[in-house]
Amino acid sequence: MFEEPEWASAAPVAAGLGPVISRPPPAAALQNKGSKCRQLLATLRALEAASLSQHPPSLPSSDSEEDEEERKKKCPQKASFASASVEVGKKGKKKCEKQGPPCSDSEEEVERKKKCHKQALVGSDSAEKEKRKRKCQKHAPINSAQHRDGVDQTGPKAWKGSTTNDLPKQSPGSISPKPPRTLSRKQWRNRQKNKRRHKNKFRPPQVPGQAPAEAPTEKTEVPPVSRTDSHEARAADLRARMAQRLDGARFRYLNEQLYSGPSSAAQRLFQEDPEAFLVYHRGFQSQVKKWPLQPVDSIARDLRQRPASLVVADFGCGDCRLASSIRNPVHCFDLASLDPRVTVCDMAQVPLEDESVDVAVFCLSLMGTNIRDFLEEANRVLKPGGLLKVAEVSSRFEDVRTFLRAVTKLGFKIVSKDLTNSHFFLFDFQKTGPPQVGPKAQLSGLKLHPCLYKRR
Ligand SMILES: C[S@@+](CC[C@H](N)C(=O)[O-])C[C@H]1O[C@@H](n2cnc3c(N)ncnc32)[C@H](O)[C@@H]1O
Repeated sequence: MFEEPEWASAAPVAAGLGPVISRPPPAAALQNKGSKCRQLLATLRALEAASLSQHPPSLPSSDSEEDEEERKKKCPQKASFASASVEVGKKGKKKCEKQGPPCSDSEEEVERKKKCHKQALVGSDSAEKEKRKRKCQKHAPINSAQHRDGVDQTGPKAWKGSTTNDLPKQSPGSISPKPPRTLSRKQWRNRQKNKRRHKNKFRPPQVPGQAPAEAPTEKTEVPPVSRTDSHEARAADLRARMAQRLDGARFRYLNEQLYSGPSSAAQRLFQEDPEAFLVYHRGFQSQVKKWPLQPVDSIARDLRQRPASLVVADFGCGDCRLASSIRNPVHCFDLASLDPRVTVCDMAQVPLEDESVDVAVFCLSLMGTNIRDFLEEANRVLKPGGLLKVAEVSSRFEDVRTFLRAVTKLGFKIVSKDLTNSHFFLFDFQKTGPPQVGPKAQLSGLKLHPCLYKRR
């Protein structure tokens, strides 16, 4: 008997065909056998068509049906599940056809056809399932197990192969837990893009302004003129730096000579090498300009608050900065001349009359080992009650009090002292009279440390 109600309810909705209409078995069924058979065949064809429409999209390099056929021949088990399902449907149909003529009049035949139809339905069902599975795979992240399987899905070849022959080899009898993954054209392109991005991510970072490592020609195409220029500039820079270093060394040497010997030796030094005086003063200026306050400026400020009529004698005047800073008449003395106002001499013997000046200044100039000679000469030229101003580098003093006591013995009294500055001390003395000690008396307090500049 027909099992049409069940059949009808199980009948799939074939694409574009609509549900297969079932009819109750009429009494003259046998008469309608021919038409029934045709109907059955039509349904089967519709199912077939539906299954075929679910076939995976053809691959870029395997568009032809011949290829597909060849692949199937080579590896029939590895064909996609959808096509396998179609095959099942086809085989079922063929089996049906083999088992009996399509329009056989017997009930057995009808039963057989029904069975065949069911088989075909099973085939198309599995195709539907496969389609859903594939959709899920598309959205799910790539399974790492797939990589471990060694399925190379990175190139167009692999992409092609992944649906056909290049599936991971399985041991005989083993069943693959998952169907082979098929990459669409878009998926494959995305994967390539990601690979390129990953590669670039691990490239060494580019230094801004530097030519990329892949383009060494850009580096070599530097115009020769600019290269020469830069070479010359570098050479000039090097020469300047070397000259600067040499000057520094010479300054330190001269400075040491001035502190470590008598003034007569220093005088000889500069007479023999006038350029050495320039070197010394360049070095001195570069050092003293780093100080927060230059002592000569401090002395000048003080003198500006006194009558401009006071005659000043600047012992060891250097570049005459003091004379330039005050309105007073200034006698400038030094071992060499940097300015026309300078009288070149050893300050132990200045060409001035006794008691001829109001103010005697020693600004950082108590150099040499004969400081006593300088102070006695100042006492000589100073008027009675005249002002002696001394500024010296603070580090030169072992003991300020012994220094002050020694100066006092040379005919002065201390008026003021300023030890507040970080770099130098300032003292003001007033002439009290001629020196109180004989020339052979020892004044150890006048021994000051040399002021030596460190190499920087
Ligand atoms: C460190 S500089 C100071 C220059 C200036 N007083 C200033 O503060 O800018 C010392 C100066 O004293 C001079 N000098 C040192 N011993 C001298 C001496 N025996 N006779 C004359 N000048 C001397 C040096 O030649 C040098 O110019």
